[in-house]
This record gives sequence, structure tokens and C-alpha cells, in this order.
Amino acid sequence: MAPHVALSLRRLACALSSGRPAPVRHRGSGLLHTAPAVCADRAAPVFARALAFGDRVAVVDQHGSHTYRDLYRRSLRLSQEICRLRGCVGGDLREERVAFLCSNDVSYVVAQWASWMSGGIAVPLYRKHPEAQLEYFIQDSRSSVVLAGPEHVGRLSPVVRKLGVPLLPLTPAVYEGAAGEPAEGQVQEREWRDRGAMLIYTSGSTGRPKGVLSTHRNVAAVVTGLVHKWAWTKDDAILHVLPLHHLHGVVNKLLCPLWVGATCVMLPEFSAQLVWEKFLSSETPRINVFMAVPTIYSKLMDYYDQHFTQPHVRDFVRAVCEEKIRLMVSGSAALPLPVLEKWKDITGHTLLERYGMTEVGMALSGPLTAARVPGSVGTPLPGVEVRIVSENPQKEGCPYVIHAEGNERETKVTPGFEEKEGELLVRGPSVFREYWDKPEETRTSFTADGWFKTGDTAVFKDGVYWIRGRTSVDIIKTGGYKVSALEVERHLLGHPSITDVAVIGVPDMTWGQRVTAVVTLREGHSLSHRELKEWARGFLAPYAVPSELLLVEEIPRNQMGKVNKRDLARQLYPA
Ligand SMILES: Nc1ncnc2c1ncn2[C@@H]1O[C@H](COP(=O)(O)OP(=O)(O)OP(=O)(O)O)[C@@H](O)[C@H]1O
Repeated sequence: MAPHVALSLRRLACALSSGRPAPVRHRGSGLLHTAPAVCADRAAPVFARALAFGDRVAVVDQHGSHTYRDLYRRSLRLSQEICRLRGCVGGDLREERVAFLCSNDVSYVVAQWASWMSGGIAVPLYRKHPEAQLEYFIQDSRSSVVLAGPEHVGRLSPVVRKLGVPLLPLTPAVYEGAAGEPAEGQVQEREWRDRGAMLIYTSGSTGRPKGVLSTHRNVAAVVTGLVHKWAWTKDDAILHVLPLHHLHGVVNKLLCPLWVGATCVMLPEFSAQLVWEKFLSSETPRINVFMAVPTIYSKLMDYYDQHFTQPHVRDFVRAVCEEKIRLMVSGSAALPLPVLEKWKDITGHTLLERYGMTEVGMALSGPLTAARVPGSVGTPLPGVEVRIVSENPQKEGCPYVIHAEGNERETKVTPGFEEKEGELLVRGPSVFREYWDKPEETRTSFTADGWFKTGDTAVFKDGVYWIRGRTSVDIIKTGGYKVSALEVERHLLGHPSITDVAVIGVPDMTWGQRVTAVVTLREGHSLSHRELKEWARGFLAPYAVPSELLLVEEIPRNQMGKVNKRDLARQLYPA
């Protein structure tokens, strides 16, 4: 191995040995859980594996194809520039934050790897964020340097000038440089495990966005869990269409393929036409894995309805998708059943649904090969422990369902508790280290024995988990009943005139809260509240049938297809 490669063969062997966590038993809480063996090197960042994949194609973007070796060398060079700029001792930024704004292409990967190679914490910024928000992220994270992809220098310059933070512009060489040239210098040997890796900001539905700090061990735990559960291999090629400032885009769609030596085909942004072209094209790499949020699947289906109208074209689409794609995943928001069913009709694929959160990584997933239960999010990913509590989890004897997956699966259900709703708690190596600069929020988001309180309501039924929604906004308390807004939305989307829906709980003198459906209609259609109620009674319990219908032009959603229900309620019912 070339002398500039600082990783020893032993470290590399350990890192490459397997994506599988080896089961180890421990008896921490008196229950028998299984947990992954801790191999410190498995927490090493993804770049540490890159040279082993050498000339394999890592990324394909609008600039061309980029090998693992290209990525490694360009990143190393940039990390040296960062260190020079910061004057860092021994080539280690010691967890200084490195913010970067890059397009969805290879420059993003180089900026991320360079931040890690120089010992910094990566803070990805998003090009669609307004300047005030970019300013907030840079300032709140106390980033000591800001990297800007060639297209974003102009936008960031006034922001960093105002904040007095140095800007390091990436040159166009980030798209093509370094091939064949020897990389000079080396990446320092480090203990990566508990070192901060990424600061990702929450969407801020409850106040200003909080920075969620995950360590390299956290990131590696999510990646290896997914690699194992979804059987990633170096022969896979994923089509990447999501923003890169959320876990879904960063970890599931980018770091997983790069971990195993596979190829990530990156589109600058989502385009239904381009996605269909890539699915149906016979060019290499042939896309065989796809992941998206439910809204994207809806948009792909709209395009299909408009453009693939002839029966032989539809047969072709289905045949190609069935033949060449091995895995299609949905996550980040609840997958409406009509979307799941229609997508299956079109492509032959039952979408695999999974549940995750910035703070816990990916926690639950449907099975890869066994039959998937529509509407459920499956069981815990390797190494993840989950628990559902119906009351204060600190309280002794509090009823629970507990489930851990490892070599041996364990589910403990307090008698009579199965099928009871409660808060979902998560524990394990994928759970984040802290809310940046917010020790009090960090402390109160965990139970005394280390379970993270997700704030989501869930239920364990028929051997799988079901997400009922955010407890604060999706669990509507009406006349003594608890109604899951997600459940109502799933059904309403099956109405032939409804194109989009958000169900919210509105304060009500008589009922506590009333179930209000905010709806957009198909062009040329009309729907009265009476008609909706009559139709909905066929599917929903009487107390869950919306007692109010609001027709709107559009329901605002963020880049991940999520509705901020607090904002929506405020907009519709100004105080
Ligand atoms: N499959 C799902 N079904 C229902 N809700 C989901 C699902 N996946 C995620 N969520 C919701 O999204 C929240 C996490 O949002 P966050 O912005 O932290 O996501 P993220 O970091 O991008 O990860 P993810 O892609 O899983 O949403 C969860 O707490 C839950 O309310």
C-alpha cells in the first residue's frame, strides 16, 4: 500500500471486514439485549475506506464520473488548504465546525470528506435557505471556516463578511482535478469514535432550529445498520435526488453507497422527467436502488399519468422497474396507502417504509425480502433498541414494549400493553451526542437511563411498529378519543377528488380539539363537507371523521415534503 495512506492494513481490514454488527450480549438493565461489537475502526469515516475501492466509480454527476481515488485526493488537498487557512496544529481542527454550501454533486462529497480529514465537524448548508438562515447556521454552529462550491461564492460572500468568518472558495478543480496525481501528505491517525462528525439542523417547528451533533460512531452505526438490513453491495447504483442537509439525503443515500464501494448518481435537483429517464435508460451504471420522500413518489406518479398513457408504454415501465430495480424505499414522512398501492401498480414494487429522525439516525425498517406490511415501519434496525411507554418513562413499573434486534430478536411486552399507543423511545449507538450548545435541552430529551424521547407516538401491533405521528401535533384529542392525524390523512388521500391533505387539531370549546381536514382538490372537482363526511364514514371511526373541511389552493411543504402543522394552523387560524 502506498506510503501516503495513513490507515494501517489492520484498521482497513477491520473497517472493511463487514457491514454487519457482530452480536455481543450484555446484561446492562437485567434484560437480555444484543448489541453490536464495538470495533473502534468501524467508526472511522467513510473516506478511510475509499482507497480500497480505487478506480471504481463513486459519483456520477453533471460534471462526469468520479472515482473513489479522485474523491480521496481532492478531499485531502482541500483538507490541507483548510488546515493552512486555520493554522491548525498537527493537521487537526479538533472539532472546529466547517460549514459548507455546495451543489448536489461531487463538490459536496469533497467538502464533507475534507472537513473530516482535517478533524472538523461538517455543517452542511442548503442553497435554498434564505441568507438570514444561512447566517443563523454559521453563527450558531460557530463555524471557523465556510467552504463554498464554485456556484455559491457570490451568495455566501456578504454573509461571511458580515460575520467575519473566513471563506474558502472551492475551485472548478473540485470537479475534475487530482486524477492520476499522487496525493501528498496524509490523514492523521485518530480515534474517531466519539469525535463529532456532523451538525445537522432540525427543521425548527418548535422554536429556532437546533443543531444535532452526531459523532463518527453514530454515523457509522446508522450506515452499517442500513448496509446490513438492505444488503448494500458494491454493485449497487443509487439515484440521488434529495437535499443534502438532512439525514435521508446525507446518510441513507450518499454515505451508504460510498461505504460499500457502490455508485451514487447525483441529480442537481429532483426532476420527475429525469428520474423516469434514469429508471428506464439502459446506460451504465444502471440504477437499481431508489429512495425518496412520499411527495416525490406522488410527483413521479403525476408525471407517469400525464406522459405514459399508452398501455404498451406502461407495460414497458413496469417490466423495466421490476427487472432492474432491487429496492425502493420511502421515509421522512408517513407514506399514504394510496401512494403505496398505486406505486406498486405502476412499478411492481411495494415500497419499503422506514422511520428515522435526525437525533436517532434510522431506527425502524420494513423487511428487505419478507412481505412488507403496508402502513407499518417494520422492526428495529441492527443495534437499535426501541421502547414504547404509555406514561412517564421514569416511573417505576411503567408499562412498555421493548424490542431489540441483533442476532437474537427480543420483544418484551408488558401483559395487556400490546397494541397500546405511547411515546417511542430509542437507545443505541446511532443516537446523537448532543444538541449543539444546548446542554439543558440535551439532558431533558433523554430519560435517566439513556433512552431518547422521540416525541412520536407509536404502537406495536401484529409484530411490527406503526407510527401514529408527532405527539404534539398529530395526536388529536377530541371528545376523549385520540385520533392519529396520519391515519385520517392516509384514508382521505384515497378520495378520488383529493390531491393533498393535512389533518390538524383545532382548539374547540366542546370537544377539546376538533379534527380539521385541510385539503387541495383535483382540478375541476368540488367537495362539500357533507359529501366528505358521508364518504369518510365508510373508513373511519365516527369521532375521527373530520368535523371541518378547509379547501385551499396549496398545502405548504418543506424540501423533505413535510408540512409544518403548527405554522399551518397559525396561518389558517390567526390568534
Ligand atoms: N416513515 C415515517 N412515518 C411517519 N413519520 C416519519 C417517518 N419517518 C420519519 N418520520 C417523521 O419525521 C421525523 C424526523 O424528522 P427529521 O427532520 O429529524 O428527519 P430526518 O433527519 O431527515 O430523518 P427522516 O428522513 O427519517 O425524516 C420523525 O420524528 C417522524 O415524526
